[in-house]
Amino acid sequence: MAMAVSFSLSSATSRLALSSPHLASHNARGDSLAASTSGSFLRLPRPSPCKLQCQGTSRVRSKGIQAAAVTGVDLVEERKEQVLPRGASWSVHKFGGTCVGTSERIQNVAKIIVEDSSVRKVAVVSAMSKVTDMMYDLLHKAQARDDSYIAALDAVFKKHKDTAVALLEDGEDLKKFLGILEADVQNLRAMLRAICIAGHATETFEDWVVGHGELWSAQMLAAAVRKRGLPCVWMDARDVLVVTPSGRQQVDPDYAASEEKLDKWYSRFPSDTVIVTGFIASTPENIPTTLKRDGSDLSAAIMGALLQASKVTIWTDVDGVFSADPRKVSEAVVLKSLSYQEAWEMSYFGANVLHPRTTIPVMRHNIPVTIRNVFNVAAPGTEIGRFSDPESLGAHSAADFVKGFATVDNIALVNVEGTGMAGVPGTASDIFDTVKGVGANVVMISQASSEHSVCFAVPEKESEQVRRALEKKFRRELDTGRLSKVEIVKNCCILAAVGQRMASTPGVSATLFTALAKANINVRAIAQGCSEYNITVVVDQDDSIRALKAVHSRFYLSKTPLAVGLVGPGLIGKTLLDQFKDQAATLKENFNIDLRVMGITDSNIMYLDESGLDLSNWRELLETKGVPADMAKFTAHMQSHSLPNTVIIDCTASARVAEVYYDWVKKGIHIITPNKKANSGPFDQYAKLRELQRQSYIHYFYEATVGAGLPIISTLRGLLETGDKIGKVEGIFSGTLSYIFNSFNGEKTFSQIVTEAKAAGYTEPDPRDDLSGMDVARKVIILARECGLQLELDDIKVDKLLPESLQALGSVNEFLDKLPSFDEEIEARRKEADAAGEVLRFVGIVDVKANEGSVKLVRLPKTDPFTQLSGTDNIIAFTTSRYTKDQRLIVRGPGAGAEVTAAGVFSDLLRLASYLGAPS
Ligand SMILES: NC(=O)C1=CN([C@@H]2O[C@H](COP(=O)(O)OP(=O)(O)OC[C@H]3O[C@@H](n4cnc5c(N)ncnc54)[C@H](O)[C@@H]3O)[C@@H](O)[C@H]2O)C=CC1
Ligand SMILES: N[C@@H](CC=O)C(=O)O
Ligand code: NA
Repeated sequence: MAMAVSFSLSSATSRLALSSPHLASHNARGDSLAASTSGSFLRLPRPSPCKLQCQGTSRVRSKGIQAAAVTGVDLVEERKEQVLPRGASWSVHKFGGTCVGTSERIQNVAKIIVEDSSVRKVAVVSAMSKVTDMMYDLLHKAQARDDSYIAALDAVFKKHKDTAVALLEDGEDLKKFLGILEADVQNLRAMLRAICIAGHATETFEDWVVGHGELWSAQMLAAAVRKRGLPCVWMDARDVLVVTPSGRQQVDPDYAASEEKLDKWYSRFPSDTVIVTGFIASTPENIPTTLKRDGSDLSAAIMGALLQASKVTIWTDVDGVFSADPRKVSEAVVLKSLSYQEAWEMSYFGANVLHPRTTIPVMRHNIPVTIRNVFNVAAPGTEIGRFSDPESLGAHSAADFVKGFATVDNIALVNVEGTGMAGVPGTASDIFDTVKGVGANVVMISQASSEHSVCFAVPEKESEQVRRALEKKFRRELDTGRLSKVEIVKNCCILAAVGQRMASTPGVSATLFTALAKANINVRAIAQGCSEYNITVVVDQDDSIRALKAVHSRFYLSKTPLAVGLVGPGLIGKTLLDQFKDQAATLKENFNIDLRVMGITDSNIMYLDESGLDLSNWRELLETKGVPADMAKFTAHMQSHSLPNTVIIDCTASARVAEVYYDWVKKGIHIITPNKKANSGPFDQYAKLRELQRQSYIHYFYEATVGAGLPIISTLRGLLETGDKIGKVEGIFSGTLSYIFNSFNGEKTFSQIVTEAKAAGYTEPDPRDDLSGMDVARKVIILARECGLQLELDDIKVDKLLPESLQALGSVNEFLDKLPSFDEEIEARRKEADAAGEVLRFVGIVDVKANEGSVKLVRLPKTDPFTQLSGTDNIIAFTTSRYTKDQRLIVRGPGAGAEVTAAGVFSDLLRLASYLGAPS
């Protein structure tokens, strides 16, 4: 049996213990001997411990420890020399540490391997989760001469022993494995003892120690696969994979050497199913090493390339590559496919994708790599491969070319500015040489073609060093004014959009920047290099998640998330909340709008929610969990969530609330309201608000302020925007007064009808606002200002209906109690009109030509169109250059009441959502 040198390090480590008398006695004699051998151990750069093992001459079958048997010696016994068949019959899997973290998980992995219908399969496996860290920990302890490495090693031993016992229950495989494990641990103990005495370990020793995790998990997995009836061998990748260190934390595979070794290995251990240790390899000098940070994924990719496999599947704990970090964007979707280059870009930005270096081996043979979830095998995962042009795959709109979005946080922008740079070759080189000098990593560069400034991004923690170095380097230029400044803008983050051919497809950047603008996010710098795969923008760190969500929802047409704050859950407010509740599902499914009510406040109490409150019990939440109302805190809360779009709906009649609008717009919060106070308040305040709002991407909608849900404002806007000239807007603008005078026919008293109107929810919170004509006056002024008139409320001539004595009373109830005293007087006026064949009507008029507005109580013939109304009907007539005196444009319908008003507010909200990107 002398020929069967399996090169398995694990088997070799057992051989180390058993076949090397030197080390065997070392192990047997423990400490004293370890001390005596430590010198020779540490003077052993080459041959390394591995070399020692590899030089072992034969498999040792003594003491029942048949190391090589686990590597497939049973098959070796009956093997025929075989030539490795390369090509599509092979499929390669890679299972990360979490996939094999427990015995149940190893079972699950074994099942996946057994159920793979490929003719031949390789499974590359990492150490059980946490084991690599445990191994480094005990190494560091030994290096620090901290004896607790012994207990740490015992814990590693116990973890694997317990797992193996649970996995294999009993039988030969278990016995063999435990024997190997014990021997390995003995060797490790000796090695660590030596390291502990020396207080030092070379990188080779470290790699040798750490690699045991993979050796053990591979052997356990191979045994578990065999237990399921599938013949299978395991491979110590150090026997096959040859890599050359190529810089810090990197290695380059030596394909020629590895291929040769693989052929040899296979000729000894031919099997259709091979479990391979991940992460570990050998140098060309046969010294154990690791694949550094590229890890087991790279092992799998190299195995795929060596075998020219049909596919490589990387099993992990997520469903695939997401369009954005799902912890930040809950609507992120799993991408079906990515090109290799797209995967590079995504992984640069921290997406859980293959490391770019990992794709290099598979790209040699165009082998697709699929990322799949070991805990959700039903999910198809993301396939990464050499995909053809996206257009040929059916991509046509700008959005189809964008695959994913990612952010890099805690970045600082460095701005070097001055006239002395333009046309001076070498400035950029000097700048970046200086940055290199302090070891800072430049993550983005942007220079406008005027050459007056160069702007680049570095990790924030490196920015001060960069500033100092640049100021030193350019001291003279700064002193003479050729450079004006070296400016550092901290607290930034990078947002990147990734997609093949994206950068050369018209409309992508427009869509990206529009989405950012609509979410009120300021873009500080932009870079779109020659690479077709990436557009990068720099935004404020505080906007990071909102920016990510805004662009993601725009491109993925997933729901347009809208954070809603409601001020004033009175009659209209609560009706609106109920309408939201009833429509929420439809909006989500049919219109892609995801409404989240994040807060409700009245004047006393407020309830704030982090993710959107349950609309079926908002009343209870407000009552039982509400906190004292505080508009500043409410506003801050509406800014603190991470949804891209925020709107506050003001359903009060409060002028104080209206005064906050300016601040909301400044903070990027959209506003919707049926409250007339802002638009009918002092003109300069109104003008200031409108100016600010028009300069921004913030929307302010108030259709329900006039005619409730009737399309009055929008009709007027339509006329104006299409160039029509407005002459007059006149009509019955008060639902309450319409209702009162429509019902005031002698059957009921005036006060009875007013009480009815109040109870029906037609009136203002204080019905005197209706009866005094003030409510109509406000509507007149709102329309007048829409028409461009700069009128104040005082400029409106208002006919008073109520006597001053009633108007001046204190509370609403007091007023309603005393209102019957007015019945007689008004009844007399009604009768007088009736006798003349006329009715009383309260009419509002905007006379654009005359630059005035008025509210009049008029007597109209019963045949006048303004008298043909019922219930709360409003009627508004527009006289324009297109709709002339005889053919006015008329809008008519109910102009007050909870349902129609709330619906008017709701439709403004849907208009907002469609402006923000929801389908219209
Ligand atoms: N009732 C109707 O048919 C129509 C009403 N409107 C307007 O709708 C608005 C609401 O009317 P209603 O619901 O009938 O009034 P309401 O009196 O039933 O409700 C007003 C709500 O605002 C709250 N509130 C008042 N001051 C506040 C403050 N400073 N901060 C926070 N919350 C405050 C109150 O606590 C109450 O919850 C009014 O501006 C009204 O002009 C507009 C068109 C039609
Ligand atoms: N009270 C108002 C309600 C709408 O603005 C009315 O009656 O019209
Ligand atoms: Na309206």
